[in-house]
Amino acid sequence: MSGHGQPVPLTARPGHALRGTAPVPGDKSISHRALILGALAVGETRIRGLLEGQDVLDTAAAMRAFGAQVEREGQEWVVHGVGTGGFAEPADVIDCGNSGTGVRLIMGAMATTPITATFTGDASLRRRPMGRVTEPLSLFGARAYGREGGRLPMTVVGARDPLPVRHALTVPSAQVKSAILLAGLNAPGQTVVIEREATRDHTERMLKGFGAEIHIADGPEGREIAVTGRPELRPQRIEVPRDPSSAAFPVCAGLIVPGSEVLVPAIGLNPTRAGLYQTLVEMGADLTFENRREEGGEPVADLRARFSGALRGVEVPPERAASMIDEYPILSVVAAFAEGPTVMRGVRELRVKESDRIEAMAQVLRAAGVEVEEGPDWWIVHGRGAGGVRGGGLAQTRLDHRIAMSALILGLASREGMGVDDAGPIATSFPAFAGLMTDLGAVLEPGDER
Ligand SMILES: O=C(O)C1=C[C@@H](OP(=O)(O)O)[C@@H](O)[C@H](O)C1
Ligand SMILES: C=C(OP(=O)(O)O)C(=O)O
Repeated sequence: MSGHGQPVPLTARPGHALRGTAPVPGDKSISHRALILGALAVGETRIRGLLEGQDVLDTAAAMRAFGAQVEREGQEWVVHGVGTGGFAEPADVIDCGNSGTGVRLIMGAMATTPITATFTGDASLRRRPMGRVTEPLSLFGARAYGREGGRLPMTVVGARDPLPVRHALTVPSAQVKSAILLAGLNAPGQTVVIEREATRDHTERMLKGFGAEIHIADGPEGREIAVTGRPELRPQRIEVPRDPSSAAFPVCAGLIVPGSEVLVPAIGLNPTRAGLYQTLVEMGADLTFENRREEGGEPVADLRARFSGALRGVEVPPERAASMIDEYPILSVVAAFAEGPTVMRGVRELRVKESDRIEAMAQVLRAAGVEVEEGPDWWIVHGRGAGGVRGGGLAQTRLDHRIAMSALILGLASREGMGVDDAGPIATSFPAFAGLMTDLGAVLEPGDER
């Protein structure tokens, strides 16, 4: 929903060790895809562990608007799909709230069906670029009419006689890749997407599960993903693993709050998502991966994070960026508590997320007494070592859940704490965040007066 209520100020108080188990919610990326592919299958898809964050609830509402039935039945979500090409024309504007994934994947899913839909979102989503999806979707024959710079609100007119497409991504984006693959489902013949850098592959994995013909091979320009159009997707039972991007917050808090030991069970560790954890190990984190196993086709482990008083700054390889793109804000917080600089390059994409995440975190870190340098696609955090971060200040969360959670974790580990002007956006991806952190022993108080 684009309506954003009253701001919810919240303050993190320092000086309390975090101990216990933190069961984080279901994976946001997989949850969106389960609803969308469920809506495109014929028959009943059942989903367990769906993230009930606002981003995903907005996608559920959108799938209803396109004609699918989506309901919660006890612990499961049940989707009655309409089949590829079976989307009905929505009677009203589709409001994707704060969710880039929601709007971009849904645009792809409807772009090769002869219907028209108008999309909007909150003030953050209305600032984000949509040309990156509507340009490749125009190759199928779809047309898009939006505001200056390819911004929402935007009307997409689906192609009447779609053509299959072969397209090399110009940005490393799983959202763009997925939009093209979903559009390809209703184009005759083979649609091919080529990616130079591997981005999260949940769409490919789930398409296979639903019975689509999908081939992945390394070609001269990169990874080639080919999907054959007009399959009859078979409904599935889906278990959504817990979200590694949400797990990052209690794990990183455990590493930097003195005296902590936090267990975060059953976290999805798909290699296209696990870059943060590799980076933390390189920084010298006391992080262990227990009970490694497979659940629902995804690698999973229990993560144990213990306070690590001697973290070292590192240079994060740019080719790792896609596998941890949403984790740079919280990594920058850990970097502040490490010795020496942490260098992050090849991260231009951070500037077009829910906020400009380099600028947003630079402001938070500087307010807390941490030196940050930045350029168009890089930034460097000069770590102050354990106990070296003053904290203080009031973070502007800019409608960005990850900035809000990162600033609060910084506050818990700092000397003076940290307030955020609005913790409301956290509900887009991790509604239970404050409760779960409080259960570990964190002190989070309403209000921002310090
Ligand atoms: O496909 C997805 O589910 C996502 C892809 C990433 O965005 P980009 O594709 O824009 O990199 C990521 O930032 C987002 O949180 C989820
Ligand atoms: C970038 C994110 O989400 P989205 O693009 O779906 O809004 C995120 O969750 O960090």
